[in-house]
Amino acid sequence: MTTLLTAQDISVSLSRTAPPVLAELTLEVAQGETLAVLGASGTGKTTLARTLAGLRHPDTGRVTFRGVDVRHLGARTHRALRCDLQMIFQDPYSSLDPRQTIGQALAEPLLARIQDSASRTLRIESILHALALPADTQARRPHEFSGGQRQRIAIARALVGEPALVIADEAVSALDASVQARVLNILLEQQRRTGLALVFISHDMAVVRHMAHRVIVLDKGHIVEDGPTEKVFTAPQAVATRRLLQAAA
Ligand SMILES: Nc1ncnc2c1ncn2[C@@H]1O[C@H](COP(=O)(O)OP(=O)(O)OP(=O)(O)O)[C@@H](O)[C@H]1O
Repeated sequence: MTTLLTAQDISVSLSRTAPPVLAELTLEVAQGETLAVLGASGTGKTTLARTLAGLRHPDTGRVTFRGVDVRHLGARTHRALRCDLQMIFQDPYSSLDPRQTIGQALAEPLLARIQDSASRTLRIESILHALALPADTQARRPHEFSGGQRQRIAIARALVGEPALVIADEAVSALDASVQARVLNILLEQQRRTGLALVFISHDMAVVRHMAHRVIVLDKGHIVEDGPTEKVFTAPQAVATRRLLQAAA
């Protein structure tokens, strides 16, 4: 399977006195794969997600997406590549520009791949419909929506361009059960159709078990468990994994 994302020996410290949040951590994500990241609160899952997406630079080590250092994805020459790596945050405020209409925000990831504006609008309509958002969503701005609707808009923005990789950090946790199921089905459908890869961070063990092919568990800056989902759930090796499973039981 083609490797899409590689993190090699990445370390991240957030304070000079505390031990590093991530300590020389190495991982790979392949095309079509869902990798879940588990760990108790404060073990660095969000820090890892941001570092993988190129939003935080590691103190040591390197993250590459399709062989390109993620620090360089902001460059004009890598625009198409940038669109292929999307992140969905826990807090949708940070990913939506209050000045843009939703139509403008959702057109952005499509500009490099769909030239015709009518075709872009059709694609945007289709993802908004799939996420059960109102028909007039495109003309409106983020502040006109509820928190849950904004989260769905952020999800639509991440998925509209059919990216190769989505890093989802508690992306569906705040949504009610039926909307959550709808979003998870869209992710699975896109994975089947386009080979979408996912880095999936969630506290919800049932959702992780349903979605992930492989699970890693973080503890004290290290990956203490790494294996196929069913194996991790039925025969966990690390103490940290057993604790998480017990807490969820
Ligand atoms: N800006 C910051 N400055 C200093 N320390 C920070 C900062 N942001 C986070 N931390 C600390 O870094 C550690 C990792 O935080 P992170 O948010 O990555 O963990 P997490 O596993 O995502 O947690 P949660 O499951 O609670 O969301 C925590 O101990 C946190 O207190």
